[in-house]
This record gives sequence, structure tokens and C-alpha cells, in this order.
Amino acid sequence: MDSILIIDDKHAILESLEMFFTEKGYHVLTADRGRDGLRRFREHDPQVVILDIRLPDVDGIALLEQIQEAEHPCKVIMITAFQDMETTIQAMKLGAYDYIHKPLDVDKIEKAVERALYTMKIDQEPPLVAEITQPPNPEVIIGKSDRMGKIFQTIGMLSQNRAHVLIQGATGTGKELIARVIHRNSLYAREPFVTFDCSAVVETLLESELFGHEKGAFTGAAQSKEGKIALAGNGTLFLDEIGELPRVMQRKFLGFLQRNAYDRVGGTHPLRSRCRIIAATNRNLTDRVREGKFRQDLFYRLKVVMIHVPLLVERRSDIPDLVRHFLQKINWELGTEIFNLEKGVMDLLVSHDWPGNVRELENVLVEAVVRSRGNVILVEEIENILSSSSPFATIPLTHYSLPYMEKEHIRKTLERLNWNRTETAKVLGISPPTLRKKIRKYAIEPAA
Ligand SMILES: Nc1ncnc2c1ncn2[C@@H]1O[C@H](COP(=O)(O)OP(=O)(O)OP(=O)(O)O)[C@@H](O)[C@H]1O
Repeated sequence: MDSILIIDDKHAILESLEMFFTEKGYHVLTADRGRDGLRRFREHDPQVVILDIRLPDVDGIALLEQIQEAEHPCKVIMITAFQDMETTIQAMKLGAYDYIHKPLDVDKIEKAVERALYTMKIDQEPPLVAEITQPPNPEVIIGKSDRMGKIFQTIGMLSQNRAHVLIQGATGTGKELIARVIHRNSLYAREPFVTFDCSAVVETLLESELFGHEKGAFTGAAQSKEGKIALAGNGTLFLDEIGELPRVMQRKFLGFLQRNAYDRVGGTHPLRSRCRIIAATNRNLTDRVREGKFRQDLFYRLKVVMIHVPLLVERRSDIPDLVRHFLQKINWELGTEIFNLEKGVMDLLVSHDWPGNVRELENVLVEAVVRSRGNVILVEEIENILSSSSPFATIPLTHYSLPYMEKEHIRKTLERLNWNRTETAKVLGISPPTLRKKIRKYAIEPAA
């Protein structure tokens, strides 16, 4: 039988909680003084302590500290009539499981007790992840799916040459990580790895940022400055969002790729470079070429080796490994000890749609770890985070349009129901002919 120790100097509270929890089948112990409470705690090893923060003989926070030092696992729920920042922070810092304000709502206390006991049970299960004793390697790509396997092969192939690479994939899929791993596995791994975001610099400064400039080349150029190409030396220049490079710069950059030489702004003699270019884009560059927004010759020059990084939903089988990897990493970085997931959490994470891909998964886990009490992440916590984080947070504004949302909603429902149109029409609340019309209108078809 689970036992609860209630420590409070108000007899009315002691009696009502004792009656309530005894009726619910718990073994209940009570104490109206702190010292007496500590003695009873040591004698009876209760699983949960409900502890009033203000007691006549000892300070509830000091008592909490002593209880937390005990060997046997126990969760402490603090209760208080006072809303005071310092004490609340102190109590949570010392590892209090929950903090409930008076007047007491028994349902709330019961829920907290149930949660505490449940968390303790999962805490005692074999851990999903082990504690690591070395800092995690930041340049490791997790993934056993076929799609990732192909990417690993390509990285291996690239390790012996300096071919330029184009990495295409949606936001947060791991393009920069792949670029770093290509660099680390190359023959020039000790040379610099320099990143440059083509969308983050105003057009007028792009040329000088990339190629550098001479003193006096333009107003404000008080000193000569090396560009990113020079900084990359014999290493790698990672150009993020290459699709955003303005047309004028595309021509100049193509010139550099063709000659392996470039001029600083205001420079009089060309400078040579041996750096490898790894360009990344979350746009479909083929479409940009077709629209006339990206030079075809530059596209061909860059895509000598092309890597398509799949969406996280296209490799759901990698999610459990990613979750384990991130939990270890987060524990290391934040000093937390979350070693387990409640049953059901992994299924929830595997079935989520992840518009922000791997980055979003990592962020959700960070939030869950920070919020969790005990050593476990509960389904309820993940559900709260997933429902509160806007599903649109990582989606471009153009995707907010109603037709786009309608198309996506129909496609997802079809996928979920294995492309059974009758079932899909039923779920969507429209007739099968209307569904057929919409499928034709939006050209919805199964992914190849
Ligand atoms: N396969 C993976 N294994 C481990 N970590 C990953 C993986 N893919 C991505 N990550 C992590 O996810 C985060 C986002 O990855 P990254 O910055 O490489 O994405 P990106 O595609 O370059 O994003 P963006 O297009 O928004 O710049 C990083 O913290 C990265 O380490």
C-alpha cells in the first residue's frame, strides 16, 4: 500500500486530508510539528510527503532539505498559504515535486499525489538512456533509415575530394550538421569551417562580406577586410540559403567557382582560393531556376554532388534514436537527470508531424526536460507542449493560405487512411465526388 505523510500544524487540514486519502486506500501518517514529522518520515519511509511550508517549530524548507537527503525515494508536495517568490523558487530548487496553494483543493492534491507516485514508479524502471560522462560529440548525425544511410555513403565518398556540394532540405533537417560532418571527415578537417548566411546580409554588403574589400573601396571602408572566402582558407565555406543570393552576386560567385579566384571589392589583382563550397537551401532550386530566379549555370556548377535531406516525417523510424541522443545531450548541457519516458511518449513523438523537423524535436525535448519533475517525461507534458507550440511556427507565411491548408489537410487525411477515398470523404465530412474534385484541383497524389 502506498503511504503518505502529511505534516501541517492545522488540525482541520490534517484531519480532512487523512480522511480523504485513507478512504482512497492510502496508508496515511500525520504530524502537526516539523520535528515529529521528520521522525515519522524516518521511521515509516512514506512515498509521498505533503508538507506545509510554515510550521511552528522548524522551517518547512529546511525540513524539505532533510527529507531530500534521505536514501529512500520520496516525493514532496509543498503546501502554503503564502505566495512568495523566494520560497517557491527555493522549494523547487531543492527538488519539491509540486507546490500547491491554500485553500486546498483536494482534487488538485490527489492529482499531485497520483502523479508523484506514478513518476516514482517509472523512475524505478530501467533507464531509457544512460548518463554520459564525456561531453557529447556535437558532430554526429543520428539516423539508421535508408535515406540517411545514403547520405552517409555520400559523405564517405566526399572525404577523398574537394567537390562542391549542394544540400537541399527543409528547415531544421540537419543541413548545416551534414556540412560540418563532411568537413570533419575531409582531408583538410583541420582547416577552417566558415559559415555564411546569404539571406542575413543586406544586398549591398554581400559582395564585400564574401570577397572582402580594400581600404577606401567604398564610403566607410576605412580598413581593408578579408571576406569569408579568405577566412575559409583551404577549408570549407558553408553558404546557407544560397537560393537567396541576388542575381548580380550569383554571376560574380559563378565567376569565382570557374576560376578559383576572386577580386576583393576595390582590389586590383585576383586572389586564389582552394576552399570547398558547401551550399545549402531549403528552397527547391530547380523551381527557382525555372522561375528565372537562380542561374542555371551556377546551379549545375554547385550540384556536382547533391544531397537531399529528408523531412523528419519521411524517416520516422529514426525518431527513437534521435530522442535518446537528445536526452543525453540535454542532460549533459543542462545538468538534468531525465533518464526515462512514460509509456506512450515515444509513440506520440514518432507520430507527430514535425513541421520544424529535427530542430523542433530537439526544442520540444528541451522544454519537456526543463518542465519535468522527477526523472521522467510524462505524456501529459509532451501533449501540452505540442498543443501549445503553434504548428505554424516554422512554416513559411505563404503556407497560411486557406487553399494550401485545405490541400495539406486533405493529403494528410488521405495518407492516414491509406488513400482510401471513401473513408477520407467520410472523415472530412464531404461527399466522395467533392473529394475527387478537390484531389484533381490540387493535384494531390501519393509521394513517390
Ligand atoms: N540527424 C541528426 N542527428 C543529430 N542531430 C541533428 C540531426 N539533424 C539535425 N540535428 C540537430 O538539429 C538542429 C538543426 O540542424 P541544422 O541547423 O543542421 O538544420 P538546417 O537544416 O541547417 O536548418 P536551417 O535550414 O533552418 O538552417 C541542430 O541542433 C542539429 O545538431
